[in-house]
Amino acid sequence: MATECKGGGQEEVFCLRDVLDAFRLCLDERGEVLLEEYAQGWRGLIKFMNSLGTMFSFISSDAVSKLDILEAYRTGPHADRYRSLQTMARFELEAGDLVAASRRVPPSGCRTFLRLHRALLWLRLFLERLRTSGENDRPSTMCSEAYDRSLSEHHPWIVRQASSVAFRLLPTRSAFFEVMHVGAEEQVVAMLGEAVPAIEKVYDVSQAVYTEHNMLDLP
Ligand SMILES: CCCCCCCC/C=C\CCCCCCCC(=O)N[C@@H](COP(=O)(O)O)[C@H](O)/C=C/CCCCCCCCCCCCC
Repeated sequence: MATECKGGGQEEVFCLRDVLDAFRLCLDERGEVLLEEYAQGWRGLIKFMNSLGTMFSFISSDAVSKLDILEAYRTGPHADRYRSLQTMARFELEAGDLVAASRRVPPSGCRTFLRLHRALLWLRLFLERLRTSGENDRPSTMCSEAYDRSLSEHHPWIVRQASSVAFRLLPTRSAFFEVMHVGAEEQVVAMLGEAVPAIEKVYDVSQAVYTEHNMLDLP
């Protein structure tokens, strides 16, 4: 499917195809979750959120700060151990008390990735709902329902309140589809049909790593 990823003025705009490619590429042939591609997927999504307006900046700045932490590890002195989620988990677990390392500044990579991983569940639920939505369904409702089933249990009251205000500011479904720059509605739905399983795979593999190493509750 051909997808135009340039705006009218040929400026770089959000492109769901790029996000999809990044999440596909982030699982290598051995089932490892590659951190560089994973971060690229998130940065693409953040570009989309920024295009919705400044009222979402408290969300994107939190996501960016987490991506920057992971990037610093990925390009730092132990770069070879921060190639994938699996190598990072092995390295940080070998290094000692991961709970203590998660409370330090900057926090551990595993703790940082976990916050994005939880947000990936929200994204997976939201995109699946968006894919099957009808003309009169509202992104604000879909977004908020996905949030209630995923991230909300990990957030304090104040963040839940701020998020619910932000969700109410989301545009209508048709405006939302337009900002996605994928094309006609059928193309959006088709691309979501590819994106959701790709994101699900990454989520499931990551969840298995966190479960195996008992890291789902890192502080
Ligand atoms: C086809 C594209 C459509 C979908 C586009 C979605 C774009 C989403 C882009 C980015 C999502 C942001 C991811 C947010 C990560 C949040 C991580 C987190 O949980 N952080 C909290 C905990 O961190 P620590 O304190 O433990 O370090 C932190 O407290 C959170 C602060 C900010 C609020 C996070 C609210 C998350 C709501 C996610 C929904 C985004 C709605 C965007 C709608 C398009």
